[in-house]
Amino acid sequence: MADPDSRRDHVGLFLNLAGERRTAFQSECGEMFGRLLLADTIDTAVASLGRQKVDLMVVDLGGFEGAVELAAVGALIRGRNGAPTLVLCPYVSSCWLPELMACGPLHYRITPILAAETQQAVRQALAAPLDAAAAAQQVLLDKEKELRDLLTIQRSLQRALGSIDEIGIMASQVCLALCSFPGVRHTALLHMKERGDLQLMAQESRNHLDIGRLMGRRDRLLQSPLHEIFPPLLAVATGEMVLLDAPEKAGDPELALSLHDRDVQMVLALPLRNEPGGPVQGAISFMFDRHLQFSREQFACFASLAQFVSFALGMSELKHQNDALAGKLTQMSTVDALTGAANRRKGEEILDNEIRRARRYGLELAAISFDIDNFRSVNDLYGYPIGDQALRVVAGTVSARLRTSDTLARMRGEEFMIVATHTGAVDALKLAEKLRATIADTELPGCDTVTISLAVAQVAPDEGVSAVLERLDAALHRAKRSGRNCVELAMP
Ligand SMILES: Nc1nc2c(ncn2[C@@H]2O[C@H](COP(=O)(O)OP(=O)(O)OP(=O)(O)O)[C@@H](O)[C@H]2O)c(=O)[nH]1
Repeated sequence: MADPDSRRDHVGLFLNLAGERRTAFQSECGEMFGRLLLADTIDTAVASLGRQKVDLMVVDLGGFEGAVELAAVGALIRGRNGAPTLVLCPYVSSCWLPELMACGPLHYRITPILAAETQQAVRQALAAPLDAAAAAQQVLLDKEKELRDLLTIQRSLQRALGSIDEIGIMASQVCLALCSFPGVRHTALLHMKERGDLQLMAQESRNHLDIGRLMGRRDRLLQSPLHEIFPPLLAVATGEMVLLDAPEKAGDPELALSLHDRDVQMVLALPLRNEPGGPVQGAISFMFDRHLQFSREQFACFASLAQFVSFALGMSELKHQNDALAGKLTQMSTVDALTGAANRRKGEEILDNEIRRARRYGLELAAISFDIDNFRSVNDLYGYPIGDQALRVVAGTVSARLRTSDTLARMRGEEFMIVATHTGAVDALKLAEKLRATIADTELPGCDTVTISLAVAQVAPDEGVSAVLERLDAALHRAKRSGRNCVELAMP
């Protein structure tokens, strides 16, 4: 093939809104064309393409922004009249590339780039225009390879989904799976926790790079000074894909140095969303040890990986929420909502378990029943809310004086039961007396003090729950009949 530089008959078309960019391109690459047309608007470019055959259209996207302009540039590429196209795309707008590629084959370079690199890109585009047949063949080859890569990664991701029980492990396995993509030296998963706290969930490194150290933190990452330039943070902030194909293009020499030190030549970051258009829930990032020119299919492949990861993350979160909910439900079905003591069902279950344990190991076990005296008058005099409050204070006061191995259960209304493990009749009587005296001295908010009547039973080795409760009931009645505010021993 002839040296493209010698083919001075080439017609070139360069589009950019800024006069100085057009002048710069003219001086950098003007020599490479027989004739170079400069367009300052998309309409001018369309008109030029209509008037003559163009051998290379160079669209410099610097200064273009917004969905309307993206659509207009897309239309230009779609209707370019056969002109091979080179897109110069600022790295902060790299998310435009997949969309523009959908409008037709194109070469691209991420900017800013040096003059020499622009010249090389123009030379390459002129020498190898993406002719339709060759491009189709290449696409087929690329597709086959990408599909193989994608399938490998998806299989690893499926394995990661198997460990969904623990979100941290799942995230590490996702990063491990993504690291198997050719040329990838580092992958990271960033996840948005409550109140916009972006955290580094997991990373997999083949180059000893720790992006937590690089950013100086692992949580509240959007507060990092790098949040507007470091691709994964930028992807979360903008909700768009970010492709940084040379670390120095981000404009932070220190960051560029750290990445080059770890042999990172290119970073690709994709936002994670539960649903299209939904809020950004994090990002995944890939760091490559080489410059790669991605095809439209490769961009699509990365986007579907991001969707897969979002799904895994969503499932994992759901599982976490379900576990929390299940925990709450269990608690609700075992705890009395008013006083926080165990409910009757739980109280009887614990008494049953403790009876079996005491029987098996020959341990002492006592049960104490108590009931607030004349509680009806508290409600009648002060109202139900004050009565509720009194119940809470009595339960809290008693509970605070028990050992952690003891259980307080609310059996009904103003009647409670204590299961006191490793306790014989004598100690149970002492405990009951201490509780009686304490409650009699306890101030209650909004009403007079109350007293309690108590019944104490030492559990016999051959006794069951209902027998113990019956004995306690009878003894409690005796206590009430003997004038209340006293302790009665339940006879075996
Ligand atoms: N505020 C409030 N009161 C309750 C609750 N559960 C039961 N009660 C009340 O507790 C009172 C129990 O009354 P009684 O069974 O006659 O017993 P008492 O007035 O305490 O009399 P003695 O037990 O014989 O000393 C009733 O007024 C019930 O309405 C509750 O959850 N909150």
